[in-house]
Amino acid sequence: MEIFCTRSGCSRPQNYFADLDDSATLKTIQQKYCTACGMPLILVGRYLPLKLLGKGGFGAAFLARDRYTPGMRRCVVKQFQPSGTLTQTQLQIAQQLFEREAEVLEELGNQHDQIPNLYAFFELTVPSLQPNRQDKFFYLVQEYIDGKNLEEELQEKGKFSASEVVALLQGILPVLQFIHEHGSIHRDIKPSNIMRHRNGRLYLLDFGAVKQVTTAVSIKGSTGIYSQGYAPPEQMSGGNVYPSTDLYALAVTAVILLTGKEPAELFDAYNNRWNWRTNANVPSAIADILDRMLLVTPNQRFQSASEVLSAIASATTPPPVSPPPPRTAKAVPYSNQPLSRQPTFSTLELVAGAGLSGFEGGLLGITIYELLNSLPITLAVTAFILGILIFAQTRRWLDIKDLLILIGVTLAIILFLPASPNGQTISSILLVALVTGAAAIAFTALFRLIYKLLSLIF
Ligand SMILES: Nc1ncnc2c1ncn2[C@@H]1O[C@H](COP(=O)(O)OP(=O)(O)OP(=O)(O)O)[C@@H](O)[C@H]1O
Repeated sequence: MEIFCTRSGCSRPQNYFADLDDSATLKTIQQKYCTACGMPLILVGRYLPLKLLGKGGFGAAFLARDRYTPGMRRCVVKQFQPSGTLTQTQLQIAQQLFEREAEVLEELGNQHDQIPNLYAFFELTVPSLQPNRQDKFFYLVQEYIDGKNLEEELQEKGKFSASEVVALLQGILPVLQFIHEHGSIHRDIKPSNIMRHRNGRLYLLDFGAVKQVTTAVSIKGSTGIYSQGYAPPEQMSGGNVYPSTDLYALAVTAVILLTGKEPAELFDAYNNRWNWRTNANVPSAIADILDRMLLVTPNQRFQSASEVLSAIASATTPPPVSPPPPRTAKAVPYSNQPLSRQPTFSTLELVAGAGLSGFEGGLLGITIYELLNSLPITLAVTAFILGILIFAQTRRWLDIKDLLILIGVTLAIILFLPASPNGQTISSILLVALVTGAAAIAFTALFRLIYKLLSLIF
């Protein structure tokens, strides 16, 4: 098994121990020492640093394993390694900040699932590389986030889209809101301090620069307490910091991810403002929100993370679709035709109705004429009965079946009548009835045609 030496000046930090490949030995062994510098490698007898993750402002971060957990849990060991150029006072303050990170992680990490948990915080005193001296090291062990930070994502996949950045803001702003509500300001928001776990969850890292809103300590410059380009003017000048200080840095992070450029390339120092819009394709409502977060004067920015979240929600919610008008007869124009209660008839029904009515009219006419022997009375009575028949059909009181019954009844009457005084035979009666029926069909068809032509014209 390979163990990484955490002494910053070690000439050969990688150490290989074959006996540690055996899990029983790994669990029981007391300690192992760096073959190059003699540094104890198993930190507090428990944590085994495996590789260097990176070096930051105050120290280095190592991927490690916790041998006191059944699955040899992975964790991150951060070691306090301030630069050698710090004055004694700066060194003291830097150390306080490292301790502060541990406190914040302990307080906030265990309460929020987007902040790594704190597992341990301890110091080690070991023999120095220089004779007769001791070196003091501070360690902080925290939850390992298995993923990539956004700086790495930017390098690998290039610029972020507007929707990816909106998702990032929506993922990180609630964490900022939480931190601010707990009286702290992160003060070091930047792409490398935001990690995306393999499962997609975003984490906020590196609470070394966190400052309580009420304290007036101001540290700047060589301690690397802020990241150049991401920190707003009030932080750069060592003044008080506010929730909007973090919002500014988050907006810088957003425009860096959107444009793939460095902060110095996007900040227009002559006009003292950010000039990034031409380098990214972002809906203006979202760009306006970022620009407001990027204002130089803190009180002109959004004052809280939740304010930004609400602004994003309004900018990304599509306008409400107006509800359909109430379904009144007036508002539902299914047809241009005026609403009618009249039943509609198919052409077949019309033709059959007309033909049978005409046929019935002919039979009636003959029957009445045979009975009364008066043409005017026959015409009047027949027209009257026919009118009733036609009206009854338009109302659907009578249908084709009823007409056939009527015709049968009329024919029966004719057959039972005494011999025709006018000498009509049954065949001539039927012939007349057929002619009147055909005439009725022709008349109806003509009427329909005229009606259609008139509707087309008007
Ligand atoms: N909890 C963690 N899980 C996984 N990786 C981490 C974790 N904390 C830090 N890292 C990674 O370790 C590396 C070093 O982190 P560190 O915080 O020490 O420095 P930095 O963020 O790169 O620099 P600075 O301290 O200047 O902000 C970074 O690549 C970071 O992504």
